[in-house]
Amino acid sequence: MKFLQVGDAAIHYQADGLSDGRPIIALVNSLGTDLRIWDPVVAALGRHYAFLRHDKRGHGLSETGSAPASIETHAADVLALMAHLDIERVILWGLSIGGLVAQSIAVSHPERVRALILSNTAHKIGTAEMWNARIGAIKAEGLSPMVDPVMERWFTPAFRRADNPLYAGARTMLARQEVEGYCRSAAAVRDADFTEALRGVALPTLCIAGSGDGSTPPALVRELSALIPGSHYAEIDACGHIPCLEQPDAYAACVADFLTRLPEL
Ligand SMILES: O=C(O)CC1=CCC(=O)O1
Repeated sequence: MKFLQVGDAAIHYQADGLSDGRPIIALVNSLGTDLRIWDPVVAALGRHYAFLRHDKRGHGLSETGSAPASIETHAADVLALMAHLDIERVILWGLSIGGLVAQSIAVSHPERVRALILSNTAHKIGTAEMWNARIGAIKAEGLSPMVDPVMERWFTPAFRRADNPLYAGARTMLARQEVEGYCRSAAAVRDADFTEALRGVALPTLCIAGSGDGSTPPALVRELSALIPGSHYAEIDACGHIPCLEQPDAYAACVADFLTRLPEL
């Protein structure tokens, strides 16, 4: 286990293959998940790329810290990990809130990004009313009542089978998520809006949607893609909000196809 102290939070991270000279992909997680969700993607792409992943503060084994954490706070955590590991530039691949974190870095530190992969995310996710209602309900009743509704957005019915142990594991991961860390990240999503800032992004960018994503549906990801000059759009079939668990092979192949076409990598 590896940790980096960033301010008053110890951030849990995992680095695979960094010393082998391969292009480095930094992965940034979604709300209520930890870095293990990327295991299938790292297994699929690990021969060609090195990986840096971490648990967002308030998730997994990372401490929550004492202060509220904005998208920019999470972005600073990624940059702190890169500095600590002496990594100049990464292929930045963010899922959902992780995609907002990736957008923040792409806008404020484009020189640190070789390419951008924005997965199951948007320039703005949901409304303030929706997030405030979710945060209020979780603070009052805990996460349990919202676990199954969230599962319906994360995964298609075919994946949500009672005999699917991976589904059971993903459900347990969310049910065990710490409330304060979840609510702070939910507030960060509520407060983020990259609609205008994205128009100036000049990085090679791939936007990915899941055909059955109930949180950031394909139409919204298409809107995101339309904001970023020259960006590509791809859709994963039979897939909800968390493709790295539901369709890891198709997801990894989609990203590999995009990356291998980039002359500068
Ligand atoms: O959990 C959800 O409802 C989906 C989601 C929105 C932002 C994020 O990271 O996950």
